[in-house]
Amino acid sequence: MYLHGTSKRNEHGQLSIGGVEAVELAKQFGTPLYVYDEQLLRDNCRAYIHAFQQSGMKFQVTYASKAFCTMAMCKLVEQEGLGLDVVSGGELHTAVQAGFPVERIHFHGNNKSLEEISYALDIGIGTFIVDNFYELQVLEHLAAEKEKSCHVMLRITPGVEAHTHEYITTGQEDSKFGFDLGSGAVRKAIDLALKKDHLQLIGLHMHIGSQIFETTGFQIAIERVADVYREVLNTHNLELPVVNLGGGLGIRYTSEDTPLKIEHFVSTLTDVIQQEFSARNLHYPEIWLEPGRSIVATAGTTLYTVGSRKEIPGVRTYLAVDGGMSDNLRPALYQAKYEATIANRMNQPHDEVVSIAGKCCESGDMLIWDIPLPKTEPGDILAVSCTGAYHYSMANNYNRIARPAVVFVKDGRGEIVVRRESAEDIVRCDRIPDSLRA
Ligand SMILES: Cc1ncc(COP(=O)(O)O)c(C=O)c1O
Ligand SMILES: N[C@@H](CCCC[NH3+])C(=O)O
Repeated sequence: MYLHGTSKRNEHGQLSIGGVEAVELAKQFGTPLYVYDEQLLRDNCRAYIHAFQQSGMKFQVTYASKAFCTMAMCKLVEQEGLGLDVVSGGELHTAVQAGFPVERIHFHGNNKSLEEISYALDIGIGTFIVDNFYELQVLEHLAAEKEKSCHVMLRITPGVEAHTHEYITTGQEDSKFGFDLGSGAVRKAIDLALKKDHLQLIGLHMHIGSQIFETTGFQIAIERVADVYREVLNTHNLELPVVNLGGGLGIRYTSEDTPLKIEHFVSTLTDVIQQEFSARNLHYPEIWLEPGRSIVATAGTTLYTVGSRKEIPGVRTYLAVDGGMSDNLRPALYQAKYEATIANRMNQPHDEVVSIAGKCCESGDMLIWDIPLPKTEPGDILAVSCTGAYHYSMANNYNRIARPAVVFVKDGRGEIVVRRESAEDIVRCDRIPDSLRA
C-alpha cells in the first residue's frame, strides 16, 4: 500500500498515521474507523494556496465540502484560509455551527429549496452559484422580499467531457447541472441576471468532472468561457471580475492512477487563463477553484477488523470485514479500486491473494478484488488508504449499520471529530404509529 502524508511502516512493522499506530487507534476508537491525517489535510490546503501565490494572480480556493463535511473539517479549512463550498442546507448548517465565516461560503446545488435560499440570504452567504432559470427567479424574488442583495455566479456546462468515470462527469451538455453553452442558455441567463435588481453577477462557474488527470478539458473550457466574457464586454460593457473553474483534480488511489501535482495543476490553469484572457484583450479575472477530493482523499484511511473467511478452492478467497458499502460506496457505484494492507503485519510477505468483502446483504458489497495481503487471522486490522473523499460523506445506514466514527490524528494523538453512531441513533427518528399500538 502506497503511504501518503505521515503514514508509515514503523520499526515494528506496524502502520502508523500521524505518529499513532493503527492498531492503537482501532483499540481506542473501535472499527470501522475513518482516520484523517491532519497534517496532510493542512499540507494539501497549503499546496493550493502556495501555488496560487506563486502565480501572482488574484484567487480564492474554496474547499468543496461535499467530499468530507464535518465541523472539524470546516474549522481546519477556515484556519488554512480557504473558502467553503456547500450544496445543501445540511452542509451549510455544519459550516455555520463550526463558526465558518459566512462571507467565505459559496452555495451550490441544482435544486436549492426556498428554505435553503432564504436561510442563506438571512445569514448573508458570500455567493450563490445559480444553476438554472427557476433559481434565478426565486433568488431575485426572495432577495427583493428581504431587501437584500447578493453575489451570484452562473454555473455553465461548457460542453467539455472530462476523461473520467461516466457517472461523475458534469461538464458535458447532457447534464442535470447548469446553463448549457451550446443552446444559448448561458447568454440568456447572463442577460436575465444583469436585469435583476438584487443580484450582482460576478462571473461564470464551471465544473467539468472529478478525478481528472490532465488539463486539456480545462483548457478547452477556459477558451469557451473567455469567449463569453468577451461577448459580455461587447454587449454589456462589463468585465466580469471572477471565473470559477470548479474542482476535479484527481488523486492516486492505486498505481494505475497518474495524478498531476497540485502546483502543476494550478500553474497550468493560471497560465491558460492569462493566455486566453489577454488574447481577447480582457483583464485577468480573479480565479476561484473548488477542490474537494485532492484536499481530503489521500489524508483518509479506513480501518476495519477482519472477521470471517470463505475459501472457494480454485476460485477465490473472500475475507470479510466489519464495514463495507455502508462506509464506502465507491466500489459499488464506480468500480473504484483501492490499495490496502494489514496494519499489524506490514513486514510479513504479501503472498496470499484475497478479495475483501463487506458485511452488507448485497453480493456487490465488495471493497477490493484480488489483492495480495499477508496471511490474516480474525481480529487483524485491515487498513484501506485514500478513503478521505466521498466516503464518510456518502456513508449510509444500509442494513441499519451504524456509521463509523471519524478521528483526526496528529503528533502521536488521535481525537474524535465525529462519534460513532449508536444503536440508539439508528432508531432515533423511528416511531411506531398509534394505529399499530392498539
Ligand atoms: C460544483 C463542484 N465543485 C467542486 C467539486 C469537487 O470536485 P473534486 O472533489 O473532484 O475536486 C464538485 C464535485 O465533483 C462539484 O460538483
Ligand atoms: N462522489 C464522487 C464524486 C462526485 C463529485 C461531486 N460532484 C466520487 O466519489 O468520486
